[in-house]
Amino acid sequence: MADNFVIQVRDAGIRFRLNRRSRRNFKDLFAGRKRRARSDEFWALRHVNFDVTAGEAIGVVGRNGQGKSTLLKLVAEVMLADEGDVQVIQGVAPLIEITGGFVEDLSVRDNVYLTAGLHGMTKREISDRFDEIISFAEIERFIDTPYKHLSSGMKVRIAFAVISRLEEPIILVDEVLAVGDKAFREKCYRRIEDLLEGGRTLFFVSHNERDLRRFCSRGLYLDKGELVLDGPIGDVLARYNADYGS
Ligand SMILES: Nc1ncnc2c1ncn2[C@@H]1O[C@H](COP(=O)(O)OP(=O)(O)OP(=O)(O)O)[C@@H](O)[C@H]1O
Repeated sequence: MADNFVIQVRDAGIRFRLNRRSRRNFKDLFAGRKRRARSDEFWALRHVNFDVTAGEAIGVVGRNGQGKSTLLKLVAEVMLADEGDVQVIQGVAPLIEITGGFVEDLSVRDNVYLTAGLHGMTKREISDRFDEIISFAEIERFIDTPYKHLSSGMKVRIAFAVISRLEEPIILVDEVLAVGDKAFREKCYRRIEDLLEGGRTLFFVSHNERDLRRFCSRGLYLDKGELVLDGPIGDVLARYNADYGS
């Protein structure tokens, strides 16, 4: 194991029920891990092991529904593992799912202050960056509009603008950028490159092979909830293509 790891995942598993997130009751707790799984439960991820060192850029690949977003949620610690252990040593800026944690009824302005504040920025620091965030997102006219009234592309713009201005050392980017138009996507990609040059750690979920090769040196290939290959991104894409064609 590397000494300077920033993320360490050991035998991690997460289990869902088909209709809702699995919740353990008291009986389950006392029964420990040996309890029998309910018939409507399944493991979205199981026996996942990997370490990440600072500054790595990791692409997560796999077919739909194989656990990629769930893996990012474990790293973001918005979900806790049902078995195994996930340690995240540094702060995480997650751009996962469309909202990036934004509150629908609050204005764009309030959401910027709320999200950046939750990630440890002071009001003063946020005010200093506010104009730059809004201008990056190109949504000057909508500062006082409730977030829920923005188009899906505009929601992604402002979420990316805020998340990418946080100081957190680990950045998670899920499929969300696919919603943005081509010009904005390219702007985001250039910012991701700047962040990587500055030594940040990146997790990038994408179905676009070119984007994965552009940013990532390492790949994690998930299939049926298992990490089937962890290696150089070229090897991981070759294996994925061999398994499922492209
Ligand atoms: N909160 C949840 N409750 C129940 N099941 C869930 C929940 N979140 C995800 N799942 C299920 O877990 C599995 C893995 O989902 P996940 O979103 O991680 O897949 P993915 O690899 O990111 O897929 P995609 O490429 O389609 O985005 C799927 O079967 C999904 O239906």
